Amino acid sequence: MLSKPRQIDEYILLTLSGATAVALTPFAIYRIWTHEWNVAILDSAAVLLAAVLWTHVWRTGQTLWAGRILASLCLIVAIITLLLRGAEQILWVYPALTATFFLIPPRIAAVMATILLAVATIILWPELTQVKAAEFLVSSIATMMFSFAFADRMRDQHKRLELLANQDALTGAGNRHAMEKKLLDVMAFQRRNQDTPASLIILDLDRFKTINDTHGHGVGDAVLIELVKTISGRIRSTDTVFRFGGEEFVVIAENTSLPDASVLAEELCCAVRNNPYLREYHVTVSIGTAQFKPSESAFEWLGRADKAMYRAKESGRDGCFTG
Ligand SMILES: Nc1nc2c(ncn2[C@@H]2O[C@H](COP(=O)(O)OP(=O)(O)OP(=O)(O)O)[C@@H](O)[C@H]2O)c(=O)[nH]1
Repeated sequence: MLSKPRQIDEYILLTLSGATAVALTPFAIYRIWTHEWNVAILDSAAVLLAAVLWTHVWRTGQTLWAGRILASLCLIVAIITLLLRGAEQILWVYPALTATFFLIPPRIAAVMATILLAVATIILWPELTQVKAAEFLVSSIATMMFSFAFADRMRDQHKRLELLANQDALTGAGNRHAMEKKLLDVMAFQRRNQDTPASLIILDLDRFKTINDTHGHGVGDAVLIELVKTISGRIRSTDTVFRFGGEEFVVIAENTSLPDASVLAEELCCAVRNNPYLREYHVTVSIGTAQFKPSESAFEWLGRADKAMYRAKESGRDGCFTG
């Protein structure tokens, strides 16, 4: 069932580090061939570092430091190239500027890009005519502004989309997609740190159909919203609540053993039963809990908690069982 998709940051980093390595390799070889050792060493070091970053991101999915290092590499290589070869290398400034905005937060990129532009202008000033210098400045500032606007919008929209894609629209709990991602993260962590337990709590509303049928779907929806508020108010900040299905919710409790999860489950049962709004509609929940075993899949872990929850239903509802 579950496999983790690559994040947009990973795609950007893989593309830019891959493109840097591939684009600079022929130049590095050419400079070695023509015995231009300064530039050859610079290009080869840049190719090597870009390849190391590409491999790191591909294997770990970690992008924070890789992005910062690649952005710095682009700017430093552009400046050193201008210092070594002068105005004939001016075109490298543009991809370096653009890449920076997609690798680090656009506001920090704007500061770094402005520094690059200032240093480049100082280096190139003696070589360029006034008109050429003006052309260089205007075109690179336009490149910076387009890159800033595009990268800033892209990040903003990505955040909004991520929220929409991961949140249940009615209750504000995480949705099933978010739950699957979280489960994969928690399971990967648990397999590396087997001394730290993690538990799942599945809660299913009892006889919810009757509430809908008796009081209408509006009340049913309000009950679901109040239920999530009640759960969220009781769990720790490291625990997360997800809507698993129509009236079924899952709490992933990190750093929580089965006995602790059982206590939490009892408290949730009690909190729902005693919530003033939910009490009006006689709302109760049946709960199943299960602690993660490193040998099992997410499907099996969920299955054990689900079976425990069904045992709670069979024994009269408004209760908690462990799987
Ligand atoms: N108002 C509302 N109802 C929903 C929503 N999603 C699912 N439901 C209802 O939840 C009810 C679930 O009914 P059942 O699966 O029979 O479960 P139940 O009535 O809770 O019975 P038990 O689980 O056996 O205690 C159905 O009537 C669904 O229409 C929702 O988003 N809003």
